[in-house]
Amino acid sequence: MSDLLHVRDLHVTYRTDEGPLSAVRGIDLRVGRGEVLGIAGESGCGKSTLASTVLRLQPASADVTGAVLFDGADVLTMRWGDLRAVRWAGASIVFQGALHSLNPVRRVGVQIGEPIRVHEPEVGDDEVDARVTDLLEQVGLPAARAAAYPHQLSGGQRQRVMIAMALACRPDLVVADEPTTALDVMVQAQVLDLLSGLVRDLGVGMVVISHDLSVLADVCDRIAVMYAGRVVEQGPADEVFGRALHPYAAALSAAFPRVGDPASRYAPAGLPGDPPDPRESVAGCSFAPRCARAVERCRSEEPPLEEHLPGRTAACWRIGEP
Ligand SMILES: Nc1ncnc2c1ncn2[C@@H]1O[C@H](COP(=O)(O)OP(=O)(O)OP(=O)(O)O)[C@@H](O)[C@H]1O
Repeated sequence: MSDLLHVRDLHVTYRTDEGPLSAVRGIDLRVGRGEVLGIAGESGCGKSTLASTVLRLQPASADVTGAVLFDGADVLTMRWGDLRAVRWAGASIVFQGALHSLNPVRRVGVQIGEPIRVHEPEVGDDEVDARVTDLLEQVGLPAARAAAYPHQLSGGQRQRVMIAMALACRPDLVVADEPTTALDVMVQAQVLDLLSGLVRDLGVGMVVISHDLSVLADVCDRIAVMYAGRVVEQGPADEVFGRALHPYAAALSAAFPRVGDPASRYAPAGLPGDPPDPRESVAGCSFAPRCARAVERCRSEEPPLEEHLPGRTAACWRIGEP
């Protein structure tokens, strides 16, 4: 059986006034039905670029090569009519900042029903209402909340409404880009638990993107850690989080948010320096300048992403070396 989503050797380069900016540099990923894949990495490593390109929502200034196979069909080259069908019935996306994208003057029930009205015009009003009630129930909100306006809901409840909207057209794949960043840690965990539970129950696939590996570790089956536009480690969530192979993934594992210091969530603890400028090409491993374990080879040759343990890949020359 083919994967639900198969991203193959994806490269995304933005054309900018200061020259080409390489945001995604050769990514391979697979997501099956009922599977939750987490994508972690610091701000600027290319997570959002990857998420938007998967649904071909990247800006016109982006040059893309590679393939994004959705049920075997390439999203990047398919006709617009097919793409439209994939975007709603096939895949849906919960964007970063989605909390603010609800219309403040419309009742949330109407907003949840909107994708159904637009994309399934044959569905009658009563059935739309019934589906909205079911969706609210699935995301743990009482049916009566359909009549509420967004400002009458808490942040966590609004995020549940966004999830209900994302599920409204019964997608096969949900892409959630930092779906919970604006919420406090407890509510984040609840919302992500809900999302991943629904994914498993409904047998759909999900890609969740976050800079916070600890948030992902609880809800994902597998995690891919990105650094400077590449995946540097991928494997089962608990193993990547607890026993990372790649030094960057290990630093990200050790980082956890310090209460009252939002900046601490973006910078892995104890990791000096910054990621490389994506406009400049780096010889060797792009993490080498920040890596305590780097040796001469790391600065001259880029390590490939290779399997080091069953089901676990990492891109580092030093794995297994003393
Ligand atoms: N439209 C654009 N035009 C030019 N450069 C862009 C554009 N969008 C993103 N970039 C650049 O591409 C790189 C990757 O950005 P991206 O937003 O994908 O990273 P990210 O990991 O999602 O970061 P964050 O967590 O801050 O959203 C960054 O250097 C960013 O400045």
